[in-house]
Amino acid sequence: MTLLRRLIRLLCGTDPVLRRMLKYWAATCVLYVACIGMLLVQVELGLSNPAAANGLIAFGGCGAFAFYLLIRANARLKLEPDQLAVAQAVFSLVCAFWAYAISGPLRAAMLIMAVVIIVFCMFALRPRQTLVLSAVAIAGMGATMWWLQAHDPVRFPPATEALTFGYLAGALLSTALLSGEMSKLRSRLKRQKRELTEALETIRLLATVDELTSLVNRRHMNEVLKAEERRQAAGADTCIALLDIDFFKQVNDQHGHAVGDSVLRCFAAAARASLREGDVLARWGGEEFLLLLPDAAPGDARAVLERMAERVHAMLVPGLDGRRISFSAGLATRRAGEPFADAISRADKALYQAKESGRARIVLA
Ligand SMILES: Nc1nc2c(ncn2[C@@H]2O[C@H](COP(=O)(O)OP(=O)(O)OP(=O)(O)O)[C@@H](O)[C@H]2O)c(=O)[nH]1
Repeated sequence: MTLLRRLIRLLCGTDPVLRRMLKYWAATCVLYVACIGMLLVQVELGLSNPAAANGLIAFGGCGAFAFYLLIRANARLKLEPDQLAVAQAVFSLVCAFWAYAISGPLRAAMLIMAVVIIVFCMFALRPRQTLVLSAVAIAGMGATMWWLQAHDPVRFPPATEALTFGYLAGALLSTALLSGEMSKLRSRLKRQKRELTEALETIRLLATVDELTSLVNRRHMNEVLKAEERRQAAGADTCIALLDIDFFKQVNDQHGHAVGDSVLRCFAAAARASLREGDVLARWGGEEFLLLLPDAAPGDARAVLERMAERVHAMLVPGLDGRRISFSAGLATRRAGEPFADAISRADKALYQAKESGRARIVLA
């Protein structure tokens, strides 16, 4: 890991939610830095009082640092992201009121900051919160203007302040309404994204998993086999087995289709419990299953099938009145470079022999 990456990890952590919150915080800081730069120019040009400007710069800097700490500590504090955003917005508004009071003839430009703060809120707040915050901005700026014209009517003529306030209130209200609309749009997009993710997950499940047995379905198994054909290392054995439940038609006829379905489910669970991690069992069709045993010698594969047969024989299926289930299997070792389709075809012939010679047995192709 490079030094820069380590530093970013140290400062921003690894949690994506935390990183997103810090990204907004950093965007606010860029704005603070730009404002501080312009405030220093104002002081340089004699348009603002240096002591008051320094006070505001220190207040803004400490506040920004405090918010960084607050966001980093939020894993323990568990504040909602919108609570933090409201606190940050209120703090920024106080800075804007202060900047207005000390910016002399440039003060009207500071009102833009109040509007920008409300625009920022559309990314983090609900419409109602944005409206309340706009009301706070109007009230706060109104109080600042009233205080200034009451204490220094020469520099802050009451009529000018009143008109400026009118313009600001109009701008803030319309921005708040637009931000509210944007917040609604954002919520709708978020909901649609969540629904889309869920729908994609359902489609992925439907495309890969057999609904009845929860095993891999035939379509997905074909993909697994293609991937296995590409992966297989030279010299490593791979076995493939076709399994077919014996007398399944009788089960359906004598106990009903629902019990037949239960047999398929129980068989799948029992068979899967006998497998290693890398083995794949798929429902190939009706009551037929295909088992892929990568890197397994025929002797090992036979042992797996025998263990599976014992488990299947031991299982008690509800509604089957104690009747035991067995299966027949055709087992084939895939030859080097042989397409799986050919190995499956040999396994199928071996399965036919297993059925012909009395069922409940494993025949090697
Ligand atoms: N309950 C249930 N039955 C199914 C399903 N899919 C296929 N079947 C039934 O499985 C039965 C398969 O019958 P056969 O192919 O004659 O096989 P079998 O009775 O097991 O005979 P052998 O394989 O020769 O031992 C048919 O009756 C199908 O209707 C399913 O999803 N649920």
